[in-house]
Amino acid sequence: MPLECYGDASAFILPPLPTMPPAADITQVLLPFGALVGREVDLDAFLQTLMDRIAATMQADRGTLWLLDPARRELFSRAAHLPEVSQIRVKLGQGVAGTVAQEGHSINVPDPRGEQRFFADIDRMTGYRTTSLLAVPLRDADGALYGVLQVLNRRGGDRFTPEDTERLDAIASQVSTALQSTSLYQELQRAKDQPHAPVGYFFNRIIGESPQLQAIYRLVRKAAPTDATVLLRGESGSGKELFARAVHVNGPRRDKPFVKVDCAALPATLIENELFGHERGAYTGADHRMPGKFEAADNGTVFIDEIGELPLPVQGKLLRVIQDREFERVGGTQAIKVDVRIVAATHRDLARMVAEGRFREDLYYRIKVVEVVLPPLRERGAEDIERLARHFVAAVARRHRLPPPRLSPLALERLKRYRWPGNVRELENCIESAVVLCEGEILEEHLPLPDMDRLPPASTAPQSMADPARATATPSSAEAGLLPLAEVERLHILRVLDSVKGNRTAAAKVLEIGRNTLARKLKEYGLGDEV
Ligand SMILES: Nc1ncnc2c1ncn2[C@@H]1O[C@H](COP(=O)(O)OP(=O)(O)OP(=O)(O)O)[C@@H](O)[C@H]1O
Repeated sequence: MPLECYGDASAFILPPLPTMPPAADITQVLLPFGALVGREVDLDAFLQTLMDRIAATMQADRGTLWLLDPARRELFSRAAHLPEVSQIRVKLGQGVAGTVAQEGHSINVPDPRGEQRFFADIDRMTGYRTTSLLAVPLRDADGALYGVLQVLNRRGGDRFTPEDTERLDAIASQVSTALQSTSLYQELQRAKDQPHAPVGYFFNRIIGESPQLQAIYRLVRKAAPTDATVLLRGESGSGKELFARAVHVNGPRRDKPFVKVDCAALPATLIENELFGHERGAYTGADHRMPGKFEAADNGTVFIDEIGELPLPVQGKLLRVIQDREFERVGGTQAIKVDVRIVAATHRDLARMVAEGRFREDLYYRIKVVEVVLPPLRERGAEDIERLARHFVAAVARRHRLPPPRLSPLALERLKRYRWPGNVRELENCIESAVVLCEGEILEEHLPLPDMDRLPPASTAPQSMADPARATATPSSAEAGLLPLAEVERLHILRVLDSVKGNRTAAAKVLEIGRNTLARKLKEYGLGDEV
């Protein structure tokens, strides 16, 4: 089970509170979140909204949700107003949040100057100046501490009051209730039983629940803690690099470098140089010694992307690194020892390249100790496409500081039907373009995709598991533009709804049918509540 859970993030984006409500109302404000997480929402978007609302309610400039990583006895920031860095980690007992986690009680710091528990390094790292700080513990139903909720800089230069502490405590208990129904909390609980697996890493930001991805999560979980060489295969844009990073950060080398070499991006003559470095005078222009990526990655991981493009002589040199953990720089004679894990990726059929004599057989077997085949997006089923699309809508809107738009049912349908030759990368770019161009709602017209009528009908199951009769009969007729009558009616209704921005009364008028008839038809299409 990946760390994330998903759904319609836009459904719970609520405006910040204009004024601070009395304490009793705060629980009311946060209560709906419990129901929302239960409905499987995009966890990242959910947590960010939660922090926005907590900061607004507390009249604070920023907020941080810290979670406890028991394996490393650290807190890590899981959601925060922290544009400067992606994550912060502090040791238990370090800084105000670390002290709250260690001692288990709230701390109110009216002025960080001269406050010993204040960890000024974070301000130095981010460039942000903390003027006041309030942090309270997060406890689960059994009273066990599993995180810290913190707010910074009360608006207007004020200090946080004892009433604010009570208020944040009340909020923390609501947040705990909500979080305990998420997969994030389950992940934290599992981490307690697996003291060597730090939380906050496993498949974080990898979206997908289809059976194919579940199988990959299981494989990666097994392979990551070892030093086994992993070969990731899959079409371009299917997530090979993302999983290569997951292998690295979930293994014992996570604090050491992850160094990528893209063999497709380099001329063949330079690949050897890039991987192994060169000695001074190795060739004309080599006026000083340059270490290669293997040296840079010592104790960490080298990710060799597009390994199929590796020239044959360099394949031999790579084989020696895998077997003997040593190599010579270009133009050098001295053997250099390294300790690296190798993760490789390719979109090519390496077995075929071996048969054709273009890839060394011995290297092939050495690199595919664990082989992970990433399915193309079109084979992951409509549900994964929807999850990814909603995730990217929320993420892209956040990145561009835009309110997250809604995806119209017709737009969603079109996304689900398209075959995505460029896989997840293409979907991400398509959504980014639509988010930037739309106003409030992503309609079919905003998606830079071919005409809907040229796309086969959507299926909800992954294609390999879909009804084979349907899978073979419909695409060819759809490709010829021949659709069943019911399908034409359905598409037409969705298109009219799109054109009137989902207003059912207006759509019924255009269609010259009653509003109830329209409602009944939408229900038949399984779109009862969505439009
Ligand atoms: N399951 C996923 N969840 C979320 N984002 C994903 C997922 N798979 C891929 N992406 C995103 O799609 C983009 C392409 O992924 P990535 O670079 O890992 O693909 P790749 O297979 O290595 O591509 P290439 O072969 O072209 O180098 C990235 O922005 C990545 O973050």
